[in-house]
Amino acid sequence: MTHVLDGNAVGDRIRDGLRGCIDTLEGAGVTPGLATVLMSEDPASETYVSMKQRACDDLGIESFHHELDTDAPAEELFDTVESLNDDDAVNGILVQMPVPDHVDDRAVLRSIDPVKDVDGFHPENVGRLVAGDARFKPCTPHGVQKLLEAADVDTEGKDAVVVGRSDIVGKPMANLLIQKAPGGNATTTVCHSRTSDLGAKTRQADIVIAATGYPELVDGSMIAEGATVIDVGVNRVDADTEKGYELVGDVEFESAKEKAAVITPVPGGVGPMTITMLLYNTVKAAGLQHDVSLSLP
Ligand SMILES: Nc1nc2c(c(=O)[nH]1)N[C@@H](CN(C=O)c1ccc(C(=O)N[C@@H](CCC(=O)O)C(=O)O)cc1)CN2
Repeated sequence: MTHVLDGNAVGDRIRDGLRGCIDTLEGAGVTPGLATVLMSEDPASETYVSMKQRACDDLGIESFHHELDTDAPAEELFDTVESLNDDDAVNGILVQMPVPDHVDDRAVLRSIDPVKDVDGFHPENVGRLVAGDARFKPCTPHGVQKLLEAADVDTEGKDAVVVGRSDIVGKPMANLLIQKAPGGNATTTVCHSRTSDLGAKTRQADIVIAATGYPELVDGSMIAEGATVIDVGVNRVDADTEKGYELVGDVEFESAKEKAAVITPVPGGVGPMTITMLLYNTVKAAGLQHDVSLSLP
C-alpha cells in the first residue's frame, strides 16, 4: 500500500508548534512580522503571495505587503527593500520570484539584510547552508526534509536523485541531502536538462525529488519498486475546468504511485510545506533578532 504524504497535515502540525514560539515571543514583547514584495502580474505568483499573507494572519504573524508595477524602474524595488531592512517591525523580507527581466534578481537578493532573508537566498545564507551552518534553510527543500521525517524516511546511506538544479530548490535540496546531519547523509546525484539518460539515474534511486517545472516528466517507468517520490512541481496546465487549468506535478502521479512506497501529491504535498517553512523562518528570524530563545518544531 503506497503512503500518500499529506503536506497540509504535516504543515498543520508544524504550524501548531510555531504557535508556542509566537507566545514566547509575545511574552518578550515581540510580534513577528513578514514583508512580502510582489513585482509581477503572474497569477500563480499573486496566488502564492496571498497564501503567504493569509498563513501569517492565521498564525499571528504580522504581514506587510508591497506591490510594485511590473514596468517600474528596478530602483523602486531596491528602495522598498532598503526601507524594509530598516523597519524594526519587519523580521522577514520575501521578494516573490521571478521578478521582471529588467530587474537583476541576484542584486535584489543581495540587497536584503541577511538576518531578514527568510527565503535563505542571500549569498551569505547560501554559503552558511553549504558550510553546514544554515541560518535559514530555503523553504521548499526544508519542507521536503520535514515531509521525509514525518514519513519516517531515513535518508542516511540512501541513494537520492534530485531532478533539477534551480537556486530555489535543486541546489539547496542536494546540499541538505549531503550534509552530515539528520535528513542528510544521502549519496546524492543531481540531474538536469543535459543529463543523458534520466530514467537510468532515477531508477537506481531510493529517493527521487523532482523539481524541474516540466509537467509529468517523471513517470512510473523511471521509478524503482519501493522508492520514495517527492514531487516539487506545481504546473498549471490548460484544462476544461472552472479556472481553465489544473495543477499537475513534475511526476505522473498514477503510474509513479504504482511503484512508490511513499509519494507526495500535487496539490497538497510539498506546496503547503513551502508556506509552513516560511512561517518557521520568520519566527526564527524574530527570535534571532531579539535574542529570544525558541524551541522550534
Ligand atoms: N521568494 C520566493 N519565490 C518563490 C518561491 C519561494 O520559496 N520564495 N517558491 C516558488 C513558489 N512558491 C512560493 O513562493 C509556492 C509554490 C506552491 C505553493 C503551494 O502551496 N501550492 C499549492 C497549490 C496552490 C495553487 O492553488 O496554485 C499546493 O501545491 O498544494 C506555495 C508556494 C516560486 N517563487
